[in-house]
Amino acid sequence: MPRFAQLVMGPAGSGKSTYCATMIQHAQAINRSVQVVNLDPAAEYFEYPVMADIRELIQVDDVMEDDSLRFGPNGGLVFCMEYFANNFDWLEECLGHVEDDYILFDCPGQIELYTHLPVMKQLVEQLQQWEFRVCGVFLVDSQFMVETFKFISGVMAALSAMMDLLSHKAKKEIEKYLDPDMYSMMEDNSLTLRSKRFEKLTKAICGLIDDYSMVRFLPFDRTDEEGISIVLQHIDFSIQYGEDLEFKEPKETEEDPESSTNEDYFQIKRMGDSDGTQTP
Ligand SMILES: Nc1nc2c(ncn2[C@@H]2O[C@H](COP(=O)(O)OP(=O)(O)OP(=O)(O)O)[C@@H](O)[C@H]2O)c(=O)[nH]1
Ligand SMILES: [Mg+2]
Repeated sequence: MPRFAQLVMGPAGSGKSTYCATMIQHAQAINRSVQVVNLDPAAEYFEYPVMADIRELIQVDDVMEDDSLRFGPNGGLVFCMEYFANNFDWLEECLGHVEDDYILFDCPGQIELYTHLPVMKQLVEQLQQWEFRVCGVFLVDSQFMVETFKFISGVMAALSAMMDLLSHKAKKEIEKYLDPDMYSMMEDNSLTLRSKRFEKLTKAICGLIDDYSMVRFLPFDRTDEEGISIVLQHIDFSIQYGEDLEFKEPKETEEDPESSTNEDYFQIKRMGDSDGTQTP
């Protein structure tokens, strides 16, 4: 049976830990089992219970205090993540192997980890070897979703946005960016492009994004339960979570068949549950 993972990424302060905490609450509310692993060795505080915490393996503060290494915060983080990549057996031990695991990995924000170092790629490959289907969830602050140029910089690496601080007008504005037509956006902004070279570069980036449908955005408002559910559905779909679920035969209730609810008829049974018990 496959296992499922979301790698929750995004710039520092974009809301990764808040997203994980929100998803955990949502999962509890819908009776689904979801766990979180903290992979940020510099994390100080988060509001969710963890099934594993990289700080038990290595901490940025300890690395920075080491007189022989003499790293600052960023060098320290790189050192920690490389140490982690050499010690994946620690993670394997923490994760154990529960069938149908669904785990959120709260990742560090430093972009260098994704652009310059192999560690995150190695992590994905390792998870795949452990039978995980992995989805990357990249968070971008919603403020990046209300202006074309900021959007273009955010679009390089983004999937979700926080929305609750936006005005009604700004929320409307976001809709334009959820399914963007990059070429017409460029036209809206052509007057503000003073430099020809900048215009050419921006057009080339827009063309790349548009022609290859490279990024898909979903709004994420932690105060909107329905919106959270939609985000989870998209992610589940991308990693085919639930494809092994099958419907049970309608359950006949002796007392009063008329009063049965849909839930009685559509109890979800996981493949391989030979005893037929209902699983969350
Ligand atoms: N209003 C609002 N605030 C948010 C939201 N998401 C995060 N925040 C706030 O933004 C700040 C940073 O959020 P975190 O969840 O710690 O962000 P992070 O990406 O985990 O940050 P680092 O781990 O430091 O990179 C916190 O003060 C959160 O309360 C959101 O959807 N709405
Ligand atoms: Mg965090």
